[in-house]
Amino acid sequence: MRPFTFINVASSVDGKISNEKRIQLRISCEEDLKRVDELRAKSDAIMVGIGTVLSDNPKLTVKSEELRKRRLEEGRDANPIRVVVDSKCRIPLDAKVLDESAKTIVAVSRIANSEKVNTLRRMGVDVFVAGDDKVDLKALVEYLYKIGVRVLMVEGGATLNWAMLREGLVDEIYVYYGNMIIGGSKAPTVVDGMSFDPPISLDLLDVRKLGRGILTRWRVLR
Ligand SMILES: NC(=O)C1=CN([C@@H]2O[C@H](COP(=O)(O)OP(=O)(O)OC[C@H]3O[C@@H](n4cnc5c(N)ncnc54)[C@H](O)[C@@H]3O)[C@@H](O)[C@H]2O)C=CC1
Ligand SMILES: Nc1nc(O)c(N)c(N[C@@H]2O[C@H](COP(=O)(O)O)[C@@H](O)[C@H]2O)n1
Repeated sequence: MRPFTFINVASSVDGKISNEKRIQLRISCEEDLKRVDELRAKSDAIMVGIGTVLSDNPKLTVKSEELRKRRLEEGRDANPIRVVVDSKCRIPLDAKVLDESAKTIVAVSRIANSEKVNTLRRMGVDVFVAGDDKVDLKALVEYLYKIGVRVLMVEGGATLNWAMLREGLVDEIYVYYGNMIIGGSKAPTVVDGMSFDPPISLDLLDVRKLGRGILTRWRVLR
């Protein structure tokens, strides 16, 4: 068993999610950031790859105080669980995702440095080990389901999005197209990695103008 899983990503019109320097770019408009916050608040866990942690140093918390309060009233933690997919356990010990504002799970593979793993555990971080060199994503989502995660939001980046799709672990995808072109053949895209052959088919669930861009919602067909 695994959680209902969706990817949310902000893309330029040419499909890039950052530039070739892999710095955090503001692609979403205010309206879209509000929508993303609402999705976070509805989710039980938010997952990112270590590439995103190293580039963006995200906090992955619910920004609206009202939404955090509503979660508490529902008997949930104020913020969803944060999950970092990090085969070699490269996460900086001062990363914002390791702060006190939410529970964090760092998923590593068996090649991860055991001293670093123990340091994280001493800091109160739940370290989940699965996979020989790369994190075994199927085992990870099954573990998340076992600990009560029913709705999982994946917030990138390009490599994790690809790996989750390749493993057949994604139910829906939201792509927000911001009103910009980023360009650059080395810039990360919505999905990097190797091409899918045949391509993964999608069903369009919704499309609408949001701020100065377009929000699309897709169901992943198996
Ligand atoms: N515009 C947007 O919505 C977003 C943009 N970004 C951007 O994406 C870029 C980061 O993307 P990436 O470099 O692709 O990093 P990523 O965040 O996708 O992390 C990939 C890393 O995860 C690790 N990993 C462990 N097990 C894995 C497995 N089974 N499969 C795949 N990866 C596994 C590997 O070390 C791999 O290099 C940054 O430039 C960031 O700013 C990231 C999130 C959202
Ligand atoms: N929805 C969205 N729009 C953008 O323009 C973005 N750059 C991102 N990036 C994602 O949001 C994370 C930042 O989270 P915090 O604000 O620090 O909680 C970042 O790491 C990307 O996953 N998303």
